[in-house]
Amino acid sequence: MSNARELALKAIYRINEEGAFSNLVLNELLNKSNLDQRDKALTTQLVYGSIRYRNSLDWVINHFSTRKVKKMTPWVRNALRLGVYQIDYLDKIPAPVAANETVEVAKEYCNRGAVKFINGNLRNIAQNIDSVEYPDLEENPVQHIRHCYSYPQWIVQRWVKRYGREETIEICQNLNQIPPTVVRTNTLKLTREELISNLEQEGAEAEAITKVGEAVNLSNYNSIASLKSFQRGEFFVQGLSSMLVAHVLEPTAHDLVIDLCAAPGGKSTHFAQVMNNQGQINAVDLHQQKLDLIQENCDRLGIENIDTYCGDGREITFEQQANKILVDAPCSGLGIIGKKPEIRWQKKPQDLQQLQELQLELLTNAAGLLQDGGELVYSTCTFTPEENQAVIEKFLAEFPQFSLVDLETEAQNLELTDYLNDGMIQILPDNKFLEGFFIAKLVKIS
Ligand SMILES: C[S@@+](CC[C@H](N)C(=O)[O-])C[C@H]1O[C@@H](n2cnc3c(N)ncnc32)[C@H](O)[C@@H]1O
Repeated sequence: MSNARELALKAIYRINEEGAFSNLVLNELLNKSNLDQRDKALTTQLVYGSIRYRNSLDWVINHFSTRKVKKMTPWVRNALRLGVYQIDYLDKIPAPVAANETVEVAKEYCNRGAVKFINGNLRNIAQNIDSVEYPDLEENPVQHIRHCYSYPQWIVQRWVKRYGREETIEICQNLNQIPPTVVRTNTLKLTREELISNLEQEGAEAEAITKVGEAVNLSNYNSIASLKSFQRGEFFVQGLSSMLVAHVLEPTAHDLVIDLCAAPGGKSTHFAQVMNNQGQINAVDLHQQKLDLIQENCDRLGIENIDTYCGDGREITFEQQANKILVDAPCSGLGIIGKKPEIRWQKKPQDLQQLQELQLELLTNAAGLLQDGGELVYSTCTFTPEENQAVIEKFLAEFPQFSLVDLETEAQNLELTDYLNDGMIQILPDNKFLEGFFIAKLVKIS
């Protein structure tokens, strides 16, 4: 039977070596395991921590090891990362215990020579970790930030150029925090105060987040799915920045809305709430299994005004034009690295150009699906200018019948004026609830 460290090692291996997604791998492995809640929590912490701090862990390993991380076999380097993460970041686990337990797990996956190598290195690191030196911030800010805060070089270079040293460090630190669980009250069923009271009765802690009227910070729970209030469809797990989109599109009970990249339905189901389960929402996504998730969410939340369509948002057509459209485009996701730490290792600079092309193609199709006078909201969970402001600029240059709506009033109402630039909202990840996010609104002139 697998223990927490063995499951963690398997997950880290799949994420680092096979490009798997942390949340999916963890769900799969934990659901199949017999671990109790405490060990499940430890596995989760080991996986997210080892992925989040991979660069810093490799820096430490390379300092002590005669063979560099890149030259090690995959099981060896990932076992070392798992061990060093515990030694360096988890005060509650004594370093010799971390080393011993990791070596025991490595025996399942590595030959005797490799186990000896891991053992020797972990013991050396456990004793001498304080001697590790990092590149100097003044002399080499990019290398310093990259290794101390654990990000790839290309991302740090871009951020330092755009935001400067201090702000880059702040962004890196904010995205390294364990993100809070933010949930959206299902206002079709109850008020936020009622939800908070129900969650507290179940033993969880719940606190209203003032910026958005339906947002709740949820903590001290075992698993979301086991909460009765979740099963009754009283809330939906959704990041705070993502909730802002419905407050910018402001759909009403009379609207026909198209959500062109809809799964798993966070924003579509939010629209349905704001529309009081009336009007019509056409929710499109490329993948049928993801559309099934939207349907599941609708069933749980009691939502009846969403129809799902499997298709390519770049070419799908509808008989009737909509008066409101959302393009919540696939993007690099750098704004949600806090929740999905592997994004920083999986995305490459060359992805940005391809993503921009896809984003523009989605907007181009949306332009034809919208009525004259209708409104189009474009959003992403990233803060690269190529995927945000540049997409809007290029779109407006090609479609003169559209103009940008200044989001000043919305930014004021949502206390986001610091993030308003040229009428568009570009949120940088903060140290509380906000993830990196971009929102722009366009109107089709009749
Ligand atoms: C950022 S996510 C959408 C999140 C969703 N709006 C929500 O709030 O839950 C982007 C989605 O776009 C979908 N997608 C990617 N390419 C697409 C395309 N060409 N047409 C339609 N959907 C696409 C992905 O499957 C993914 O579910």
